[in-house]
Amino acid sequence: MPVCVQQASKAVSTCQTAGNPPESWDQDDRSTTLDAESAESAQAEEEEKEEEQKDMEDGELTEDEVAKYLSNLGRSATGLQHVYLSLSIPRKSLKNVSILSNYIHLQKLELPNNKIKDLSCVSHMPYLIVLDVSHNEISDFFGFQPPKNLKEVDFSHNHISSMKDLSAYTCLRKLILDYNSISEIRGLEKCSSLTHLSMEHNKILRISGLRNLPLRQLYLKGNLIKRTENLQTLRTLQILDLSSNRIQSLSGLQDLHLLANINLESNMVGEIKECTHLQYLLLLRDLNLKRNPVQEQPDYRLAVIFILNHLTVMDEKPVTVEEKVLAVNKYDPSLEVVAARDHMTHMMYQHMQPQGIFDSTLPSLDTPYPMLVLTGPQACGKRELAHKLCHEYSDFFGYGACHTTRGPYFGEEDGCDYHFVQDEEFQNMIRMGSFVQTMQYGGHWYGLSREAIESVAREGLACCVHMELEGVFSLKTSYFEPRYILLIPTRIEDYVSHMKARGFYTKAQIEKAVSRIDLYTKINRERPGFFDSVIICDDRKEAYSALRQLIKEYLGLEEQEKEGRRSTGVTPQNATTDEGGESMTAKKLDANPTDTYSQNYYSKVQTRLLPQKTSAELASIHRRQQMVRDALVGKIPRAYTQLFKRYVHPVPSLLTPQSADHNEDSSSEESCTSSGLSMNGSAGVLSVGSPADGLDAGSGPKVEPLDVSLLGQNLERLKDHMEPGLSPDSSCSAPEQASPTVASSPGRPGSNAKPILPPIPLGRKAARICATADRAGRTGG
Ligand SMILES: Nc1ncnc2c1ncn2[C@@H]1O[C@H](COP(=O)(O)OP(=O)(O)OP(=O)(O)O)[C@@H](O)[C@H]1O
Repeated sequence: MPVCVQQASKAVSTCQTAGNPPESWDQDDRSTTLDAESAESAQAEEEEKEEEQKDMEDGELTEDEVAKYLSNLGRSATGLQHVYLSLSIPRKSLKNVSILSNYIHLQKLELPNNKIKDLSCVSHMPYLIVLDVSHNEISDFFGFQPPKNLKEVDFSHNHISSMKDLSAYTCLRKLILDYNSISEIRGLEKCSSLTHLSMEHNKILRISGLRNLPLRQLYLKGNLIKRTENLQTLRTLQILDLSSNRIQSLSGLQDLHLLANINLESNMVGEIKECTHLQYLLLLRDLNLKRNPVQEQPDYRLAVIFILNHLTVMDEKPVTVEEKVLAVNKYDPSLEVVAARDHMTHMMYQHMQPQGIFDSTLPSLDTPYPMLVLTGPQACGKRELAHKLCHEYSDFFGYGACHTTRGPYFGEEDGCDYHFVQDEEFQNMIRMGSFVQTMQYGGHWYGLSREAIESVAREGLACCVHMELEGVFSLKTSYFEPRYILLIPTRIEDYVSHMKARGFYTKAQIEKAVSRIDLYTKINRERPGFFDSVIICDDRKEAYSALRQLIKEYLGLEEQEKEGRRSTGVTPQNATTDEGGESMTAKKLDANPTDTYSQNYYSKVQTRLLPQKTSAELASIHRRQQMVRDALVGKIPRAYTQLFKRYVHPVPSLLTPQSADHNEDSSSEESCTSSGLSMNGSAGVLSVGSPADGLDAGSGPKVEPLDVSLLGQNLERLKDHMEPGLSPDSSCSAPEQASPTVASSPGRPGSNAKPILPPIPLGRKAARICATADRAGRTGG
């Protein structure tokens, strides 16, 4: 307030002195008035000068004052005297600090928030290390002789408009020049120790003059910078703040491999793809792109997190694990995720439709509908081989034609190779729940419809289809359990020239197909059993004969041929359609019931959904296993020994007449034994079958030891599969009832079981198979 009053009175007096005289004054009076006036103004000037002088004296640092603020008593650099090393005088409106020339031993000088313009006193401080003259009125950049050890300088909030050569300041580590009017960075070339440079809120138009500096932190916030240029030599840079500039592109940052923190808030970055310039900065953890146009891009955050997957903080918000997983699932989902999504989509749309039963492909409890899938990269010959196979083994296989939105190639027929449909129709079919699986390949949709499989199944044939790897993954999530045969080219040149020769493919398509060979081989290498068989398809003829051989093994036709040739001398071609051969095939198929697929779709899903066992449950399993072990060494009453007997009751026929034909085989026993393991809840006794069945320890050759290691597992599985109120024993004692079964041998890919297709359903072969069944019935079924 006093200052204001003083200023106001000063203004009034000035105004009065400088104002024009009133017009009414006459000429005579004028001379005397002027004399008086000049005397007054001289007096006023004198007063002003005195006031200024007083002000100067106020802003002048005196020895007494210095004495008050000195601190940090220590030894002088020469080590001979005790001296004060630090002086800190903030907010004193100091203007003249020339007295400090006498304080030559100062190592730290802090004079922030004063009115200092001249710093020449620093020239007399050769040992100065830290200088803070922020918030002053300095316009002369480093206007003093260089103290050779000067390490930290703060010139922020001054009036500096240009930089000068600082080559004498080789020790300078930290330089703060925020809030000045500097338009160009220069003079720092020789500052070989400079690790921290801050020039925020200046008028810098472009980044320059930083070449090869060992900077770790660079702050250039609030300038007029448009490009992230001339930074590539700052190899040690860790923190870069370029917020509040005009940057559009992030190109130029890609070589700064130590960057951990980039602040680009309030710039003009508009494209997500700009982040790809940062994707190889593996140490980058914190990126701020707030208030950039890029924020408006859909899924901006997820996309950036996907590109820069090492980020832990983005736009000042921590990046969560969930976000990282979401980002990967969105932009580069694994084959499993794609398959799961595909399956989910089709299941959902299917369930939204009125439910109809596809009777021919309906999965039974232990035998799925038989399917054969040929897979491999595009144009490896799988389609050709599938057609050939279905033609030669037309009594066993029918070709399942997929739907596609691509147009037919020359010579392709609608309904034969594919069902060619428009995109709209394909999408409609998806929404109608028509597909089992779909995939996009080369910009077109492909899909295997339920109806395509069912129409083959209605013919009494197994369905043979071809598809890419994604289709296989998807099909594996469905209740179908096909055999998968991988056809893989190994001579890449031949493969490429074959594709070129077909004349359908662009260079990019060929490259894509070739690149996918690795994907197939990788899956085959890393997931043993994922494919049931692998056939090299460099030579189509050889590939087909390998496939043919495999199929004959699958169908059991090999032995049939041998037998047939031995007894009747029929040719292999005839053998497949020969009635005797057919019955042989049926026999072969049923003679290995341990190969049936017990883990049907529902139990698979159930198993996946089962929670982890609690410690109580594990203890229970352990107890029961112990009981069994005790029984083995005879410690337990006789009732337990029944566990180790094979159950001989015939298994209910859920399959074809062929399987009924073999119910008396040991296979049925096995199936029932494993499925019949049960816990008698009331008695707390484990039992198999009923005593009424005449089972007794040691009675007859049918008593075989049970695989004890499987016991706990089977008990648990059975428990899970049992409906409440359903007696476990009833599964065996009432064969006509379709009870849940848990077969002992899964016979799935990767198991040691010889691969065999499930029984071909009734159809074209019905008459012959019925005849076989009749014969079996007559002989004792
Ligand atoms: N339903 C499906 N699911 C997944 N992939 C499929 C499906 N139907 C076809 N495919 C595969 O899509 C790829 C492209 O099919 P397309 O018929 O256009 O190729 P192509 O050049 O004729 O090669 P190919 O001789 O292997 O069929 C092929 O590898 C094909 O096997």
